[in-house]
Amino acid sequence: MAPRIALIAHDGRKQAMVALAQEFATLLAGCTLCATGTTGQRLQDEVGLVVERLLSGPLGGDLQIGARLAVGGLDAVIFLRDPMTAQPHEPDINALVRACDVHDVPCATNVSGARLMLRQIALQAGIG
Ligand SMILES: O=C(CO)COP(=O)(O)O
Repeated sequence: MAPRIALIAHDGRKQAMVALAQEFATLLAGCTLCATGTTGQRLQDEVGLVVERLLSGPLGGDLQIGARLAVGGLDAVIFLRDPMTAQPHEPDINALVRACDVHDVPCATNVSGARLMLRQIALQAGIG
């Protein structure tokens, strides 16, 4: 089965997410991807990836991803949070990160961690 990865970025980190996805485009094209709404739109438009777009984060997208991983539907989460900006849906963000910890799903919250995770996924999956 292709690795199932969720991609999420706050507005201040979306450019970094696009750059990361471009760097790992070959690997990501071989994965099953989902994303919060606006992040997914940018990944489709600017990187050309096929992404299942869920709701935007403030409208419940983080909770959808948390629910999915809680039932074993995801192998990894990349969540580029903006540490400098308060978010209206902070409880949802905390719930998603907590769900990753509860279910022991790897979650990278910055670019360096995401690179390490994606390199390992590429090795294990033999792609990228
Ligand atoms: O707010 C987000 C994550 O908490 C991201 O949502 P969008 O990708 O829709 O901007």
